[in-house]
Amino acid sequence: MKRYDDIIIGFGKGGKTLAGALAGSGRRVALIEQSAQMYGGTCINVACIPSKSLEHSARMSAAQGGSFADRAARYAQAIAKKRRLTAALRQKNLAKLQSAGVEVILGRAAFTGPQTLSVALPDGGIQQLQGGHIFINTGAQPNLPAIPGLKESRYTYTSQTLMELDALPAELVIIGGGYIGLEFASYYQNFGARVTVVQNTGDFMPREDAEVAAAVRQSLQDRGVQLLFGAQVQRVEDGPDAATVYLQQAGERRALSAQAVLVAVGRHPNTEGLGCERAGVALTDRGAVQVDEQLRTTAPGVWAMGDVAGGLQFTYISLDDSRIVKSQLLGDGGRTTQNRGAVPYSVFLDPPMARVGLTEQEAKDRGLSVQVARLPVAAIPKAQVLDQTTGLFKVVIEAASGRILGAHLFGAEAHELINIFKLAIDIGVPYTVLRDNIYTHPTMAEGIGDLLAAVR
Ligand SMILES: Cc1cc2nc3c(=O)[nH]c(=O)nc-3n(C[C@H](O)[C@H](O)[C@H](O)COP(=O)(O)OP(=O)(O)OC[C@H]3O[C@@H](n4cnc5c(N)ncnc54)[C@H](O)[C@@H]3O)c2cc1C
Ligand SMILES: NC(=O)c1ccc[n+]([C@@H]2O[C@H](COP(=O)([O-])OP(=O)(O)OC[C@H]3O[C@@H](n4cnc5c(N)ncnc54)[C@H](O)[C@@H]3O)[C@@H](O)[C@H]2O)c1
Repeated sequence: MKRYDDIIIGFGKGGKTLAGALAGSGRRVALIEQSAQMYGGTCINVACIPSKSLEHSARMSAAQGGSFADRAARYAQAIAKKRRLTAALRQKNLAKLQSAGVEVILGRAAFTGPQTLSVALPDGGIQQLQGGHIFINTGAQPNLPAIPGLKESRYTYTSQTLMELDALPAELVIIGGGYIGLEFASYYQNFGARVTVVQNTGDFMPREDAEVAAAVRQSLQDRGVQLLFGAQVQRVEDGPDAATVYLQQAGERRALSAQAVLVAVGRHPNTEGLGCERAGVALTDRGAVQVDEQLRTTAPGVWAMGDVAGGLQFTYISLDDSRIVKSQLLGDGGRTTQNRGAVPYSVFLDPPMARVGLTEQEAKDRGLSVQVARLPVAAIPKAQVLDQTTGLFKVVIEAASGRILGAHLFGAEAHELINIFKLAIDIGVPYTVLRDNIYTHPTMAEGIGDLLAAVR
């Protein structure tokens, strides 16, 4: 039995960051990762970074235009570029941890008791480990709905496997209109595929501000993405060159041909086979590790971070989770999930949509009296310079205090600008501080001044 001060299961964002910090403080640390292709975790290998590399390549390709063959050639180059990028990052991530003194063990871990783990090694061997502290950072994986023929179809992809497809599909059907569904719709439409998104519920982006969601919807449709709502996929059937996706919408039957069918209906925490019950680590009814606001599990000395802990599935949440745990082990223990402030997010469409805080409706539902400002992106000089005039910026303000309650940005650089609003919300400054700030010119950021000058 090998003994460590700290053992991390999974090479995710939270795990690798915490591992480096703990090893740097002189502790004996092991990190267990089940796949050498996943050193560095989901984000850099199969999620955020490769998808945003494709997002960029797709926009460049759309600007160049040309025949389907031209576009398909550029798509294959984009996939090759993405592979080079992820391989380099994987290597860099491994080297960084090893040089920090973390022992990286390749194998699949499972609890055997409260502080003990077995690791199934690639050569078939088993290694037994004991840890003073154990941190679960095993991530999540895609849901696969029980649609007849879907699992068996050779045209079915997840976000991970689609990003390994070298041939640009002429027709792409996406099941699920959430983050992944809409982002991939935007990328593949730009690459030159004909994209249809099939969403089972009736609303488009139901959690977003209604005006901004309407602008996003219009933009996607103007770009040629077909959006089907209240549509139930009934079955998928393979043909020689394409699948047929049969669906029902408003009592009508439809059949869509697709060289690729992307399943993007959510992701569930990786707890299967982890043996949590043997360690006294309770799971929620959705299969996530149950944690408190300090990310402690129900077993003493065991924490969970990132997607597996059942919260928002973002890389920066996993990173922040590691800060919460680190503050207990190496700091004053003051950071919790309750005091990390507003959580912004971005959907990498073309242009992007980003949001932090409350929508106008959510604020009203809480009985708050609000002021609102709107600015069409076309009114910002830099948007004209960039030829990216699509979009709408909107902000929601508490009338009594002048504090910003929420920002909803759809337009060029929205994913960068939203971070300014996150800071303003957390600090609690009145909106006039951002309104009267000096911004460099010409930038999209100066649009914030114009937006806030329009508060009514
Ligand atoms: C297509 C896509 C795009 C995304 N884009 C963004 C984005 O732009 N921005 C953003 O913030 N988020 C994005 N996300 C979400 C983000 O990728 C995740 O929230 C984040 O990667 C989760 O990290 P984590 O720390 O929880 O663990 P992960 O990075 O998922 O790491 C878990 C690791 O544990 C390993 N593991 C699992 N079980 C075991 C075991 N038993 N033993 C040993 N190892 C094990 C896995 O192999 C994996 O490497 C995206 C997700 C997807 C799918
Ligand atoms: N930019 C980013 O930060 C980013 C990008 C991609 C993914 N992510 C993360 O990955 C997670 C997973 O993304 P996702 O898009 O898979 O999940 P999601 O929860 O965002 O969306 C899933 C969608 O699929 C729909 N759906 C469910 N079952 C369906 C069915 N049978 N037929 C049709 N539609 C169905 C749901 O109603 C929902 O709209 C997100 O929650 C997000 O945290 C983040």
